[in-house]
Amino acid sequence: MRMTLRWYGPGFDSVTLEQIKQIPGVTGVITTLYDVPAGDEWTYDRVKGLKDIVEAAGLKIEGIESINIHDSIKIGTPDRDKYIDNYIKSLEAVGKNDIHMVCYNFMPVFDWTRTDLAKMRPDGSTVLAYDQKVVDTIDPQTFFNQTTDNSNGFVMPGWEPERLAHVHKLFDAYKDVTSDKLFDNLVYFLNAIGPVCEKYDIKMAIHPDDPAWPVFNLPRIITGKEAILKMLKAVDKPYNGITLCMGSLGTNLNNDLPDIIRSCKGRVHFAHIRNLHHFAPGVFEEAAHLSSDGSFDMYEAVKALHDIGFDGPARPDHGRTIWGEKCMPGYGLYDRALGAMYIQGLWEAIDKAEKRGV
Ligand SMILES: O=C(O)[C@@H](O)[C@@H](O)[C@H](O)[C@H](O)CO
Ligand SMILES: [Fe+2]
Repeated sequence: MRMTLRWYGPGFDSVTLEQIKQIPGVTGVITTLYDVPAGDEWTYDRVKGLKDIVEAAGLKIEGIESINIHDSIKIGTPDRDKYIDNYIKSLEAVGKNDIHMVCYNFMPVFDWTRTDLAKMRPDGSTVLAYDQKVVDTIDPQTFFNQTTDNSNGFVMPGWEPERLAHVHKLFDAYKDVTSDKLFDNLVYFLNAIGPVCEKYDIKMAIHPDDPAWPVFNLPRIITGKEAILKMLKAVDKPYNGITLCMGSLGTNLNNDLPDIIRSCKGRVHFAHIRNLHHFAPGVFEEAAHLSSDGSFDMYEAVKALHDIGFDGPARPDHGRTIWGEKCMPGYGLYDRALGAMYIQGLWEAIDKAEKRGV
């Protein structure tokens, strides 16, 4: 496991590379060209420019999160091949820069969905939270406006205003897209990018749907063990893997995280490590990474990653907003730094116990 932090790039993040560099054990970042709209081609020079900035701070780009997928590819419209060609060129730009992991998601319209971006906890920290009852009573456009209005002035990942300005039109474009069709479109995409992934040894790490069930009646296909194994089998090549996102899969308490990790041995290319506190099915808030602060047994999940020999990049996923920090919801420095230390502590203990045969 290589410990990283997500960094949104110059001008988009309240956290600096110099701060990230001071977190013990964090050797790299996961980043992106945040200003390139989904569907546009990434160039070698733009990626190189970003890489130079990261390396000048003494860090390494351990992977890209995300190169977002244009809706035409997900919907399967006739112009999808043009966007797939652009995606291939983007992968080429990444591969030629010696970057070998790309995280992406295949969720229609919205990326992750939360109903509160700053829910106050008893200790005064604020966290992202979800309540299915709220989603059930709100229309998607209002929902979108609320989410973007409450993000402290930051553009939230996957919530780009240009694309989401016309949520109704997007919903309309997806009206005939069943989950089977969405799945077929994913397989089509994965097969098409296979040669470039193999040429540059790029590992594709699909991010699970968050939450792990359909929202606003949009299909969701990466929701649990069965769905993930079906996807891995449909394109049964090492480049086709997953981002093991504990917080996303863990939205559904029927998902057994250690079991999913073990059954994806060899295909976990990236790990998002975080904890949720569940109140009832479909009602949860994000918690500190420590097991006792939420509902997950973080030791068991990290142990499963260790047991499968996971050697890819990992990052603490969303953190709480604490100590008065002004930051993008979920992406402050302080709580993610605490998370990085805790996860590395678990890893060190598991690793040493195993070596000593304990
Ligand atoms: O919840 C988050 O902040 C991330 O885990 C996702 O936005 C993730 O980056 C995307 O789904 C991957 O494309
Ligand atoms: Fe995640």
